[in-house]
Amino acid sequence: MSDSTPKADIGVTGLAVMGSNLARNFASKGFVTAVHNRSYSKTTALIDEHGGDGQFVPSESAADFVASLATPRKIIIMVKAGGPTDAVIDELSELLEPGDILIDGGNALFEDTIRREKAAREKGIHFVGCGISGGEEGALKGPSIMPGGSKEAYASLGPILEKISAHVDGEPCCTHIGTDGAGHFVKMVHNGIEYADMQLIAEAYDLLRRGAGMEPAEIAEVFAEWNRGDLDSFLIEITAEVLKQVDAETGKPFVDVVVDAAGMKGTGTWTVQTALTLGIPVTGIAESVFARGLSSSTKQRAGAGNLPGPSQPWSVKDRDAFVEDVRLALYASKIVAYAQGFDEIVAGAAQYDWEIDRGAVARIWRGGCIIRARFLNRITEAYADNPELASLLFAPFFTDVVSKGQDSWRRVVAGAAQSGIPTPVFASSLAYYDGLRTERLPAALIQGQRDFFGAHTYQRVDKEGTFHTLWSGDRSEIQEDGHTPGVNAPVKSGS
Ligand SMILES: NC(=O)C1=CN([C@@H]2O[C@H](COP(=O)(O)OP(=O)(O)OC[C@H]3O[C@@H](n4cnc5c(N)ncnc54)[C@H](OP(=O)(O)O)[C@@H]3O)[C@@H](O)[C@H]2O)C=CC1
Ligand SMILES: O=C(CO)[C@H](O)[C@H](O)COP(=O)(O)O
Repeated sequence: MSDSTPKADIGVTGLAVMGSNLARNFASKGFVTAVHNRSYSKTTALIDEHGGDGQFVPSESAADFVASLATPRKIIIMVKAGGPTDAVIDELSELLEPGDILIDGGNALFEDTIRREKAAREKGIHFVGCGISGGEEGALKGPSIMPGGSKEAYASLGPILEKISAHVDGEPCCTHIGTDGAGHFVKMVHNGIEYADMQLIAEAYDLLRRGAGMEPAEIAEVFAEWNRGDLDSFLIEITAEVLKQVDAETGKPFVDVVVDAAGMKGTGTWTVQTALTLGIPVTGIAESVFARGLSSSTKQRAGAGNLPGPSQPWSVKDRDAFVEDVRLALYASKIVAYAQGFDEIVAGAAQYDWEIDRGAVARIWRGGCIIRARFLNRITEAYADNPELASLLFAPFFTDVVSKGQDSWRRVVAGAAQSGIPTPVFASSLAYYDGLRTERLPAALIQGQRDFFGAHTYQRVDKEGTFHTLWSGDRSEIQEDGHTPGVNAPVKSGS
């Protein structure tokens, strides 16, 4: 770095797909951008190929990288989550000064972020766990950004992040989510919803293909058409593109030459594990994680031929009506996935003492991220109308969509079950909806069973208190004095 090189406004370390594109995004918006990577070859490649995008300050060593930044320094870490992130934090922490801001833009587990923020705070360093969504292209052209950390850190960092984020209706897709791990928590739930949405789209494709006998190219047209209506979203749009693709080598549809085993890096699993701990039923997200697991269960799937299916194949008589049924079932199930995801955010905020504005979260997911969709505007409106909304499904707009679509939803799920086409997220979402609208659930019987075998006690519908029946005695009822946890009480570790 020569003496005339200005100090950098922001630094990025970790220059794989996400980091290099984010760095280019910063530089192209006029920020002097310091860049660094463990292997220097990625840094030189970035400067060689894209040095013209703006003003970059490359460094080979972490010490030079830190020295190249204006104070208070702002550094975004874009490396593999887990151990690599800790290694980079440890190295940089030795070089930083109180007041500097260290931002982790990777897909970190929010509990790691809480731990890292606390450790950094003890050294006077601001640590911002920051969810970033949008993949490679979003990082370059404008992602959706979910920063946690202190308000103080956001005051100086926020304007820079807002400038490089996606914008919808002139508003940045970036807002301060809450303290310590809040940003990564919300990004985790975003990814859980992403899993459910992708699985729902895959189920819709399977129904159209195997139920209605349509070819991938025809289904691509259907998705392209759906993308012009209520289902307008990034994932529907790219699905049409993937289904249109023809394999150059074989001339077959691309989707037919790809192994049917879906991978995952862990954020969907974290969403479900966390939801289980918080006692929140994220059934659609959970089924989507399990569906990826089943697709990759090679040993079990090798026995596919041994398991007989239904005697009658599905015959769809009116293809257009069926396509419309699947569209409405997809829309309703998708709303359930979002409703469950937002319930998890509310529970997480209560558990970790974060003030998370659900309407603002929906607003910053409208652009840049993988789950961006037209209907997110409606979610923002729903929370603006009623900030205490107990479930998104109770917002009049969504109640209306789901109730208008429910006959289609039921036909699709029933038809799929009868014909042996697995639709775990369509079916579980419908079951969740029916569970929510059922005034009296069979859980009373479960309470009776629990009390029978374990004296776990129960409450009565007609009077206050906690009761136990003397099942192995004279079966009379006694009133207990002790406290009984609520059915949805968070599971405490070790209990
Ligand atoms: N890819 C995507 O679409 C998205 C990714 N993310 C998250 O962003 C982060 C970056 O993702 P991506 O760009 O795909 O890159 P990768 O997750 O593939 O990580 C590669 C980068 O990590 C660096 N790295 C690995 N181990 C270490 C270590 N021990 N010390 C220092 N650096 C290390 C590599 O350096 P080197 O070149 O020296 O090997 C390289 O720069 C990840 O946390 C990911 O989960 C978030 C949203 C979307
Ligand atoms: O964070 C992302 C988008 O927002 C990544 O694309 C996501 O990590 C992909 O997850 P997986 O590999 O588990 O499907």
